[in-house]
Amino acid sequence: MPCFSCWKLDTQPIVRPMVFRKDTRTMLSRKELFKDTLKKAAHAWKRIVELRLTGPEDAQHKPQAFSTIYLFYVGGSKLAEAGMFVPAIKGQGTEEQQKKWLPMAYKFQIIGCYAQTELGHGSNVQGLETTATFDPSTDEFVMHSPTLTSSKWWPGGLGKASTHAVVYARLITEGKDYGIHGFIVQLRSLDDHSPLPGITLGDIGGKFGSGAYNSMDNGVLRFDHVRIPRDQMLMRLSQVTREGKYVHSDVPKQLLYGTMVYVRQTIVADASKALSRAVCIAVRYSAIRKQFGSQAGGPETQVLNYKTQQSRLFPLLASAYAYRFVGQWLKWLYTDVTQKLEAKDYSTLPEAHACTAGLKSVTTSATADAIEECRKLCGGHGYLNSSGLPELFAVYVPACTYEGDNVVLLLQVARFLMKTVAQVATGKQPVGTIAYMGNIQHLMQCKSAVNTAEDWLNPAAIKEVFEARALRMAVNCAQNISKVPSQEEGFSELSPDLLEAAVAHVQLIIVTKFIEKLQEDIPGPGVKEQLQKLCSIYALHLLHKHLGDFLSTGCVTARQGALANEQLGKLYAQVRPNAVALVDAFDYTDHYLGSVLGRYDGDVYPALYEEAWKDPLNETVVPDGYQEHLRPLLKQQLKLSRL
Ligand SMILES: Cc1cc2nc3c(=O)[nH]c(=O)nc-3n(C[C@H](O)[C@H](O)[C@H](O)COP(=O)(O)OP(=O)(O)OC[C@H]3O[C@@H](n4cnc5c(N)ncnc54)[C@H](O)[C@@H]3O)c2cc1C
Repeated sequence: MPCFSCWKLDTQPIVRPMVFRKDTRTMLSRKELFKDTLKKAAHAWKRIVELRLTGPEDAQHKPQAFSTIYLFYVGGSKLAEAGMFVPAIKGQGTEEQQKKWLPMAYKFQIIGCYAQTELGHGSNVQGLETTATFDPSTDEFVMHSPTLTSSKWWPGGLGKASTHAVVYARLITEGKDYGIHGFIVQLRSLDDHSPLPGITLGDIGGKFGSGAYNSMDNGVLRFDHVRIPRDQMLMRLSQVTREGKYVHSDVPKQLLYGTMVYVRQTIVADASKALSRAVCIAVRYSAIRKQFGSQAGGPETQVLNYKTQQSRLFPLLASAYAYRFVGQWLKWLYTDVTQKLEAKDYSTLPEAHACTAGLKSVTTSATADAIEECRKLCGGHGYLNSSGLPELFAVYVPACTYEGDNVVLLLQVARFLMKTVAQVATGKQPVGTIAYMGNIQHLMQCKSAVNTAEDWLNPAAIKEVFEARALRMAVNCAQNISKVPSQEEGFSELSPDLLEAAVAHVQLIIVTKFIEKLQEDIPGPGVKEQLQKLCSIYALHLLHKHLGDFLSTGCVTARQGALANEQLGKLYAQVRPNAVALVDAFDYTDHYLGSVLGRYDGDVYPALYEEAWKDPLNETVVPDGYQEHLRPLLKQQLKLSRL
């Protein structure tokens, strides 16, 4: 039974404990915020144990209930990057290592972080400098940070909370450098949490925004010849023997792809959550906010009725749904990849890698931009912390950088596309999300048959132009690279164009998965119809935004581009009556949204007014500093120095 003395009624009929309150988070100092996050996480875990929700574990993480409760109640607050510590051990640890370490991590007996990035190197993992040198005389690795730039820098949870880390370091044995490998290293005492001898640890300092990622102790770590047992090297893919011999195991290194697909799938799903949250706030508030248009003293116009507001907001609403469906499909892809790995079929892995890298990049970049757009769509009030949007933006935006910088990832996609174009030229049939490239004869010369604005509602017409645009951009790049004597030089010279080709390919994947989703049964009267409109909006707004690509590759004429825009306008008008219902369908509680503007009951102004008084600046009527600074100024008692 819950302890009712500490539970309080929400504006909606649910009970939640006061410990999970988050309305003051942006006003807390860094120290208070961090402590508050520890409190929330510990309480969430306590309740999970009390309510016996500890199973089943999902594929890679803590028990599923923890992820869910954490997301809904702890929300933007973060505690440690357990999300990567566990998958790293699952993916790279032997069965024995998994048996030893994972139960402790699942039960929070240890807290782990993922320590890869260094002060001097992030994207270029091969450039990492931390060393792990094997000492056969003691059967240990010696972990060392030889330079300032080799300091581990950024790992989430490292600064203050973690007791352990998976540390990536150059493995050196028998005098030879075998490159980057993972090691489980205990960082702090399990008795008093102090750093172990030879280990320097700290937080790297405040980050962008109030609240947000500042609840996370991203940290710095240095080793001074720290010894760890040999069996703490993650040894699934390669081992160091007792004598110090480096040996590859017979486990193929492609197994790592499974973990990577899993992690990226969660990032895409998170993009949909963050975007739908921002859109929910902006749509609800736009239905409440009124400006101008009053006739004869009547009510002003809801800003949601302005065509400009719709043309900025509804594509974001459509994107939130699009990312949800592509995220669901990625879940399926993960299962498919796992089954193929078990059957030792590695043929589709490069495609799965490119596809997940591209989707991570495109969905996170678009979501970060969209949250900021939602802030602007809420006018001045959107800039207040109480709107929930500044913190959402600040906490979300690093998703464009962590787990692979978005540009670096798109360049990997582009490399894969160039390889595929070359293979298609030799007659090889591509599979999965690049299967369309096999239709090269048709796609290189087809012209859209669209003749009226309504023709753009046909999914086949949409798919054809998106496929033709993506393929032609990739082929153009490949042709231009081939004109440069060195392929590498050509790739580097053309990298801005390659990025655009990669984006076109990824947008095609999202559009296709949305269209495919709508070929399934969708329960609920009229729901499918609404989703079809959103699917058309998603595709046509991309066509409108990237019209230059479609025109320059010759798959769409200027007239057809104008027809697409005309159809978009009609779709916006059709979506308008259901816009609020379409965001209510996300089913977010007020507590989860954390926004006075996005309140379910629409009672925005009293909430805004009340929220302002909670600011610490309003604790006194006359501000601190009045006597020392403001009064002398007002009384003209300042000692002016002679000019
Ligand atoms: C909030 C947050 C949490 C993090 N958590 C962790 C964690 O838990 N563990 C961990 O190990 N790390 C973590 N990181 C670090 C993160 O993984 C790295 O910041 C990320 O990999 C990018 O690397 P970088 O910082 O070296 O960027 P850089 O690679 O230095 O990027 C700088 C610029 O150079 C560009 N660039 C780089 N390479 C190329 C190229 N080949 N071609 C063209 N352009 C290029 C990039 O696009 C970018 O614009 C975190 C970072 C943040 C912000």
